[in-house]
Amino acid sequence: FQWPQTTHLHHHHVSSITTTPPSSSSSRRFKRASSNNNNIIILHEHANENTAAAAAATAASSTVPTMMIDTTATADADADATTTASDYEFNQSELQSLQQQHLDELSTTSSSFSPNNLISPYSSSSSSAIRGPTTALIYDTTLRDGTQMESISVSCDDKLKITKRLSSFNIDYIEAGWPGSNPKDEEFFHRAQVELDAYTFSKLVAFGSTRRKNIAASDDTQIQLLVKSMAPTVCIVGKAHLWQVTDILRADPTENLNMIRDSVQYLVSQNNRVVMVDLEHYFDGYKFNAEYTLQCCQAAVDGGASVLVMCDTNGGTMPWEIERITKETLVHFPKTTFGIHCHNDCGLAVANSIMAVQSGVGLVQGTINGIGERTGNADLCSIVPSLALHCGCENMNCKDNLEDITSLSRFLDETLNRTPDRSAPYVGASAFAHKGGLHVAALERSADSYQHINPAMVGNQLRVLISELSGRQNILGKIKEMDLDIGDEDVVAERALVILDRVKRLESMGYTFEGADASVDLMILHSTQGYCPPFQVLDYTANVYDTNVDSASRVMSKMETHGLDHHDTSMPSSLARATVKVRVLDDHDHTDNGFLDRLEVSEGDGPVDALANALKKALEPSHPELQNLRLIDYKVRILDPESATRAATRVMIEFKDVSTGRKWSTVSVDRNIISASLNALVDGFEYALKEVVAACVIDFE
Ligand SMILES: CC(=O)SCCNC(=O)CCNC(=O)[C@H](O)C(C)(C)COP(=O)(O)OP(=O)(O)OC[C@H]1O[C@@H](n2cnc3c(N)ncnc32)[C@H](O)[C@@H]1OP(=O)(O)O
Ligand SMILES: CC(C)C(=O)C(=O)O
Repeated sequence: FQWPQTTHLHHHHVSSITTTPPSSSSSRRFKRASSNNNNIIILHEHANENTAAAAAATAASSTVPTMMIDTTATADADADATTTASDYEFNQSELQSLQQQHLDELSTTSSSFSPNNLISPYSSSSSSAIRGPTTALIYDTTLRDGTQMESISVSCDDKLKITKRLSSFNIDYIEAGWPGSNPKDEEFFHRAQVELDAYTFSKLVAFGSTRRKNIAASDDTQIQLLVKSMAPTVCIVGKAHLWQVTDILRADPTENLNMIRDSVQYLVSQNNRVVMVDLEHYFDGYKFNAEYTLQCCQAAVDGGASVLVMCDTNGGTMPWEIERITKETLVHFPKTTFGIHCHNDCGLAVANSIMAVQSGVGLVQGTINGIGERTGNADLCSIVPSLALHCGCENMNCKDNLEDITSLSRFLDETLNRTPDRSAPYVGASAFAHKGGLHVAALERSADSYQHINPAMVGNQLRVLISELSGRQNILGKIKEMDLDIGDEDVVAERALVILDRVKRLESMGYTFEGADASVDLMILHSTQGYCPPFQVLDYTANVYDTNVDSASRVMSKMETHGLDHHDTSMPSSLARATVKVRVLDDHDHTDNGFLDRLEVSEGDGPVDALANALKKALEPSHPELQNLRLIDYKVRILDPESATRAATRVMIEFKDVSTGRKWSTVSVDRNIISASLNALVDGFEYALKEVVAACVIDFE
């Protein structure tokens, strides 16, 4: 292939970057000179005085801060077609140290990185660059890069639903899919024109790639589908790493520059679309060959791109490299808005994105809950609050909706059928959950002592967990939260100590209370004067009748004979029957104490199911609100497996009131799994009726 002898790049500050053909010798050395325009010129070490003077003259008319003018002989200009990126290896460390030196000089003589000098995105001038750190546009790619995560797939209907939700949060750009990839994404952009009309805050973005090599942009099917999508903004991925171009794309480096420039130019020409370019492998590419990577930027700018997005595609860039490369890049393109797109392969995607904004980037790409290819993309649920609350990023359109971010995060998980990550920063259920006694005691004195922000700012809440690591303040906090009238301060303090002691002893027996909020509340209620439970189980039985005692293989052959699978409810199973006798508080009872006894029998798929059914049947006539009660999770853990069939069992049950959506959990431990289950069931039913007890005057105890 023919490496261009000279490439002239015409845009803003970059007036000329001169390159020469790669020589077959692998490494080159450079020396530094300077022109009368204060630019730094990097010359090949064999440059003679004439070439240096000529270079200085070129540089004098240029405002490019650093120019590489390589004056080696051009004898090998007709380099053979097998030349690859490795033949084009500059002495990178030397080049980088010269560039760094120049940047250091710049920062002492100019205030170009001072926030006061940054151009506001809210300015009406379209030629202004948007610059962090006080300003950031937020670009969501949940529906494109997010769906590249293993096990995630979103229907077209859900894509529309999620887009509306993101728009109500005031996300600036929503990249909703790749129309050239599949019919679903094509359908999305078709339906979006009609169905998303009312949701105009966000700009919808269609994603694609630069044209294929060696064809015209107008002939490229992918590009045509982007045009057809009618999306007002399109974002195309282009390669910005010389080695990726030569060895992976297997394209001529110049052709790659043309692919970027032509594709942008063509898309801009179609209804004056806003075109952004995702520069793939930007940071790795810059480290490999900065000059070529900057040429890719220039090609995008020449084509008319509005935003150039620097991508840490492989996720291996360190924060200080993000800072250096971003600052160096921005020096060359003072009038261009840059964006950042980070992956989380080193767990640094959020830090790297924030570092890029601190270094001047004005647009951040990320996803809700950090979903995305491999280990995910940068999590907007961390980036947005961090920028707003810790980085002084005042100009961010979604900033006023921060209180909605926890709900947005849960909405996405719910829609994608994912279990929310409890320990997610800002939005996770545990983000402001305090367990250690010392912390809870300190929080009592000041909410700021162990929290970086007020959880309400992001729509989350402080939670105090009760466990064996609690101190008395954990219990006092719970009592306060329950707003109970237990007595004067001394009585409350004394009760708290008793409860704390019980918690610690029960946890040493295998209970765990931090996931069983209802059992803790009941423990506190039970120590309240005048409290009486709304019912009491007087006795119960649970029986299993089974005439199908079979080995696994015979069970299987029976199922095959009957043509059943394990989802089939008619699969042969044992029959379980339970009786429950309760004494229950009943408004209609006119006996002296307001309680009546009821005995019920029920069947179920197993003994615990039968018991739950019988208990509900016995209580419902007196408390019809229990119709809304559902058991939504039942967990069993064997605590001492070495005790085999005598092992102690911990049962945890989660309940839900379907009329209010409220959920609660209970716990019990016993060597008899049926007893443990019944106790956890009783706690759960009692908790459901806890409001009823206010009317009760009799204490069973
Ligand atoms: C870093 C990122 O996340 S980029 C986004 C990645 N996301 C996806 O790939 C999801 C959607 N992708 C798809 O649906 C499909 O891969 C398609 C429709 C885009 C392409 O499918 P196919 O035509 O079957 O090609 P395939 O998937 O094998 O892609 C490789 C081709 O794309 C070319 N290509 C890769 N990147 C680019 C680019 N930036 N510009 C132009 N062409 C490119 C490759 O050179 C190769 O073409 P070649 O075989 O002629 O050399
Ligand atoms: C296409 C770009 C944005 C990308 O996903 C990446 O480089 O990681």
